[in-house]
Amino acid sequence: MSQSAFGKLSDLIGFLFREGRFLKSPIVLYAFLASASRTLMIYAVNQAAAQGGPDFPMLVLLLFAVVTSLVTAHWARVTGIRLVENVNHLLRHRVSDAVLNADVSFFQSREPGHVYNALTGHTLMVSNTMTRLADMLQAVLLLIFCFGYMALESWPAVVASIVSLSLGVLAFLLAERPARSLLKRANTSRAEFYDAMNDLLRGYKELRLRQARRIDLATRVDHVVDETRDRTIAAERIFSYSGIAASASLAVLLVSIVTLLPLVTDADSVVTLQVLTVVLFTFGPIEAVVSGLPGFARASVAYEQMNEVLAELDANPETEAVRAAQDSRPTFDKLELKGITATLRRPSKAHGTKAEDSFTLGPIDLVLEPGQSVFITGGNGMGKSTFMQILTGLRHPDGGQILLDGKPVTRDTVGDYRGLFTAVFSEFYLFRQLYGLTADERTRLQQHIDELGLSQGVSIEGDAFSSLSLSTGQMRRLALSIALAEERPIIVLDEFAADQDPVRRAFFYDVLVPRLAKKGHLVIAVTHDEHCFDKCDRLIRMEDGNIVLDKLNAPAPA
Ligand SMILES: Nc1ncnc2c1ncn2[C@@H]1O[C@H](COP(=O)(O)OP(=O)(O)OP(=O)(O)O)[C@@H](O)[C@H]1O
Repeated sequence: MSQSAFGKLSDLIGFLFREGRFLKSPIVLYAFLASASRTLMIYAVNQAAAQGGPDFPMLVLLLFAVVTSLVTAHWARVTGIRLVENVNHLLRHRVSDAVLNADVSFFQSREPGHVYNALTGHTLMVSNTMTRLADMLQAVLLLIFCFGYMALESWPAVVASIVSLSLGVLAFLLAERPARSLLKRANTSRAEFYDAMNDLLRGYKELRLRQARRIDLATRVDHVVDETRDRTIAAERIFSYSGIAASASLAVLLVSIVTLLPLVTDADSVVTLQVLTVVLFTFGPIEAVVSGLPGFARASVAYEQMNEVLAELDANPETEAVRAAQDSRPTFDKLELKGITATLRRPSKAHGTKAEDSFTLGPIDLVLEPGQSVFITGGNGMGKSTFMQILTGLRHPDGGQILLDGKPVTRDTVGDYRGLFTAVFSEFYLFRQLYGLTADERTRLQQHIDELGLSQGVSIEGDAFSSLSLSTGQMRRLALSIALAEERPIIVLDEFAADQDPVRRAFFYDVLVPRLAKKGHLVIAVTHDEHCFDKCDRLIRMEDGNIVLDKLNAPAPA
């Protein structure tokens, strides 16, 4: 096995010792007691056999050894389950925290399959290794005790057993590298399967309207499922070969003890029988060690790939200060964007090249103040959403500065800065649970639900909405109700009116937006409704990532 593969196994073991707190758990003591009592059992059986039947003390010793072995094995198992669940708990928290604190660019550039895989398969695989580790420890301790006892009977038998065990381990080491590579590829296929499942679940309508699309996706699912199965089987087959080699070496050991031991040593039939008994008892632990090794290899692949996902999630994570930001509602007098630029990159359309397509926003200079309604317009792909992401502090600009009342917004202060905003994005998400809403906000939410004509379809029941079975326009109005209930100083609405009927649209432009601005909110709305461009205080037009028009409208007559 290469040094790096060794390193990977020890990374996993190190993690289980450090963070799984394996060595601090009573499982180590239980494993020790279980192995010691088993060895005692072998000794008592052997002594009884040599005496032609157990005498009373030997019978007591045997009983004691059997009971201790069973009880400690049970305790070890129960403690092992607790350790597994603790590691599972730790890893699931770690991955979900990393998702919660990842930079938004992660979500815009990656499919979610590998994150689901890390959260489910990888964490389970790694945590299950805790019991494997306990079994392995028990097996190794038992081997040490048995070898010690065997050494009292016959040294050559010990040497032969160690050689046999080493051959088993060597067979595993030879199998590890190719099997590991197959396991990695099987995991990649599994992540692709999750992505395909995502398509199945989210694209259910489109799939039903076009048979060819449905067949294509079904073929893709078949393909990744087949690949996962075949690669896993291929990896397991390699491990199985190594297991067979290990078993063969054990069989050779047995035969040699029966045939060679009496020849190379002066062992009589009683010693041979006793050594044979010990060897038979050690058969189990040796097999446990050898057959347990592939489990470690599988888990270390999962651990390695889970860490890759974590590293991706942790690239540019939100800072501690941002995570600790309070949900206050700061006020502001002036919001200034100075020379803001951002470049988006994606792989080029030209196949076979490593070139990238890029889109550059800005430089943008803008001053915004409370109590204004600002409409942003511009053709598709002109940079409005990118601009909104930067304005709301979701995306960090590559150049320039945002100044809030003259103070630059930094990576550390952006958490508080975000507290200025509430938004309904064009691709918004509605949580069924009312996460984070205070009692006052819930009261206001109910008022807005009534005002926006939603009370027929939805109500607040406890901590959640009664249902989210609403039309698209209603869903967007429900998202708006939440935004309004939050009463933040800046309200961002991305193409809000696009899916509203004429009555709601008129209410939005003629009543809601002016009312919010009058109350002192800064309302920023992306819109394509040209006939309503005179209904705002300020109209901004974007083209190719730049502001090409910034016009103040004459105030509406009182
Ligand atoms: N990762 C990326 N790499 C390069 N260009 C990108 C990337 N993501 C988006 N773009 C491009 O950036 C441009 C701006 O996108 P943006 O979503 O900001 O436009 P928009 O004005 O909001 O469009 P729409 O009105 O259609 O919502 C688009 O031309 C888009 O194709």
